[in-house]
Amino acid sequence: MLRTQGLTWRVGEVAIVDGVDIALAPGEFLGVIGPNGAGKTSLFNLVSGLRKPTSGTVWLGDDDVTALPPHRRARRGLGRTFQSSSVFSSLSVRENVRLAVQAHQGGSLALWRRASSFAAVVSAADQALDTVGLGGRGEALAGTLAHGEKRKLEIALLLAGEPTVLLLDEPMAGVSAEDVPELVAVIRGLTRGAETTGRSVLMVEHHMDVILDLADRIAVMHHGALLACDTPDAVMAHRGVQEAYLGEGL
Ligand SMILES: Nc1ncnc2c1ncn2[C@@H]1O[C@H](COP(=O)(O)OP(=O)(O)OP(=O)(O)O)[C@@H](O)[C@H]1O
Repeated sequence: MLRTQGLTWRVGEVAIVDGVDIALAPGEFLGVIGPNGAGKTSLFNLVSGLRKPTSGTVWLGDDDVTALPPHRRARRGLGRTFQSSSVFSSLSVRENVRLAVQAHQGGSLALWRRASSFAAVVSAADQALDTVGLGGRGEALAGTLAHGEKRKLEIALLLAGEPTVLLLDEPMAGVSAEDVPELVAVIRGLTRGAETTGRSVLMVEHHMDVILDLADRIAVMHHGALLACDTPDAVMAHRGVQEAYLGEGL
């Protein structure tokens, strides 16, 4: 579904991402962990197309997408969570998602002239809001949402693009401890019914308990390279992983 082969990004002499091979199967949830500065965000930037690798390849299905910019990868089903800055804080939650659906479905204003198209946009937006548990918050101004709700809105905006591979970069960042379980449940729901949706998730997250709870497999990065990529149990028992985290705690 998504595969990287020898993915490398150098800045000067330093390999920030160093020959990373990962493969994500349909419906799979792959967590990415690693100590601070290990190269996780840089790997995401290469996969989403925000940065061009020095060498190596990114495959989406059978297609080599290494040369494609982010929006063209998105059109092929690779979606990354929007940063909060792309949320219109003075618009309602529902309007934000409708705009994202409209952008995905064609963007042309002519779309709005046809009542059936309008209904389709509204319905897709409402479905995305329901999926992330914001169905009852559609009328709230996006700028007034709490952190946990903002993260949910970012996921709804991502879903508006109908991705098959979802890249989630630290979705728990800034979320208060009591809101974490609800957000975890929303994220778990993203691959539910993956046999029909085919959705897969690649997620960077610092909260180890969250990763252990959600991931089918965990990729561990260290100094830009892949140290291990295995089931949560195997990764926790991996001596190299324990050593990489010495002083930080797993
Ligand atoms: N544009 C850049 N130019 C030079 N060095 C960079 C650049 N971007 C990142 N780095 C360096 O690459 C290393 C990896 O950074 P990256 O943000 O990918 O790590 P990370 O694993 O996501 O870290 P964290 O867990 O702290 O978010 C760091 O040492 C960082 O300083």
